[in-house]
Amino acid sequence: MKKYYDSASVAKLDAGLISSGIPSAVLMENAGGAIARDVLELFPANGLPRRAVICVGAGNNGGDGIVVARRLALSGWAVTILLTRDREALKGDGAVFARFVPSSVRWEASGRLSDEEVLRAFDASDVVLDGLLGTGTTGEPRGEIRRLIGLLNRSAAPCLSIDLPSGIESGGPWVQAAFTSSIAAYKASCASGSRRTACGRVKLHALCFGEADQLEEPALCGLERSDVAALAPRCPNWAHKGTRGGVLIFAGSDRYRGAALLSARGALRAGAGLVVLASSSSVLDAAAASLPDAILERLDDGSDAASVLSRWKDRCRAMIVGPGLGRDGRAEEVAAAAAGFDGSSVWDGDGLSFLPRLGTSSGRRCLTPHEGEAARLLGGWDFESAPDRRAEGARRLAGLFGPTLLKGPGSLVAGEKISVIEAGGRVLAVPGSGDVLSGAVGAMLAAGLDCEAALVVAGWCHGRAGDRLTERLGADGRLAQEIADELPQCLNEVCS
Ligand SMILES: NC(=O)C1=CN([C@@H]2O[C@H](COP(=O)(O)OP(=O)(O)OC[C@H]3O[C@@H](n4cnc5c(N)ncnc54)[C@H](O)[C@@H]3O)[C@@H](O)[C@H]2O)[C@@H](O)CC1
Ligand SMILES: Nc1ncnc2c1ncn2[C@@H]1O[C@H](COP(=O)(O)OP(=O)(O)O)[C@@H](O)[C@H]1O
Ligand SMILES: [K+]
Repeated sequence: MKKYYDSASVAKLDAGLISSGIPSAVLMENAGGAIARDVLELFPANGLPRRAVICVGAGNNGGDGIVVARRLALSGWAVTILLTRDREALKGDGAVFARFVPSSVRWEASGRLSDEEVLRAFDASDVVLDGLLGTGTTGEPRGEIRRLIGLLNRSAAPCLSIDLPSGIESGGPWVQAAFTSSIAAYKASCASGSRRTACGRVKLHALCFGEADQLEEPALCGLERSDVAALAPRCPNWAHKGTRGGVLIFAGSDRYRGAALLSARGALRAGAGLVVLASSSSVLDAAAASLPDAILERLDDGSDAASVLSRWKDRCRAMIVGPGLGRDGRAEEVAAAAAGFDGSSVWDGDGLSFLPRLGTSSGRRCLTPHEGEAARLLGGWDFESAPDRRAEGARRLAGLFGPTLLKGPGSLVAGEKISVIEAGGRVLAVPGSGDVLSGAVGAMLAAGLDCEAALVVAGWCHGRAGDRLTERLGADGRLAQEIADELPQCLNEVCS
């Protein structure tokens, strides 16, 4: 379990360490030393001259930057410290460490430089360090700090953020970093959504010695392979298809044919023992050739849904409602009939739009919205305005409709607990990827998992499928069906 903490807890930890007798300058030297080692490792000199600009704000985050400046300069780097205030205005430990910076380091006040001059300095660097704002951020970035965040994001030079990308603790703007060297704890603001991708590659460093033990409850927990393995279904060797469990899928329409096929493929690849796909004739025509493993049921009319349901409800433990279903009268009738199913169900895509009208479910129900769908279900929701908005939105949806997997980078699963799916990346951002996920959730429900566990296991395997594809074939241009076809290996990693 990877633990994410909010800034207040980390600031409290810092304060606790200092009051127990560890001088704050020691903490800053440790933090700056670890970050400097990251820079030296990421950008080995190999006999080349190396250059860094270090942006330094008014707080201790900037103080860490001053320590890094000294260490890089002593390692032969050409370093410029770009201050958002005059050097005389430096306070605290940062002011102390400023006295020990070698004379080779150039000091500049950013306010005296034009945008073009700052950009030129950034672009001439191997790396720009972001020591503008840390855990002491209050409100949206202001003044020089706001300007430098904008310029950092325009520069072609890679950015390494000290502790966290500046501005990320606020409603923005925030730095888009290539690397983040996180101090003492992973920050909850970096766990999920667009803020997660703004951190780039994150490395965690202890401040002194095992201080993380002194942190209180994490704000969020990240699911790693062993956490998922503890929940994953085990399929005995004597299993028959009935043991694996059946999935009934209401999906697809004349306009959206692929969604139903991808959902069914996801369910089959995630180990369902029986897949019944109920869809419009045009989808079934395509399915007959490409999905020989599924049973096909005609769903041209909304009234077909009730008869399909009564035919298959005893053999299907789980149901998927929504991928590509449309939102017309036919889809509404299907959703109304599906609401009477007393097994487990996952609602996705178009199916989600009917949930507010359906009332409480007779069975166990979960949902897999992306932010757009989630915002509609919540009657409008801004996911960006504060770091905890995604978690709060996911919790609310879980309270209103059932356990929820809120999609996006660092997908969140909210049920009894709230957790972050650590696996996955932009390779998953392809059409039909969510349909595959719905199929995998259906298969996990069919295998007998409860809703929250099914979302966790399917969500992790879907993300892991993306990671495996990225490692082997790259992160762009993959197809949703490839994600589905990678699922068996991912399940193997957690089920064996
Ligand atoms: N002893 C400690 O507390 C340690 C802190 N460390 C570093 O110090 C950071 C926290 O330091 P601070 O508490 O000084 O906080 P910051 O470094 O985030 O700076 C806060 C200061 O920035 C200004 N500011 C805040 N919000 C702003 C906004 N929206 N726009 C413009 N200016 C703003 C204010 O002057 C405020 O005093 C951590 O993130 C970490 O990098 C590390 O050096 C380890 C030890
Ligand atoms: N940048 C990203 N990083 C990680 N995962 C992503 C990213 N973009 C999308 N995803 C994942 O890809 C899937 C997309 O689902 P969705 O938006 O429903 O697509 P579709 O409707 O085409 O099936 C989700 O599982 C989501 O979490
Ligand atoms: K920072």
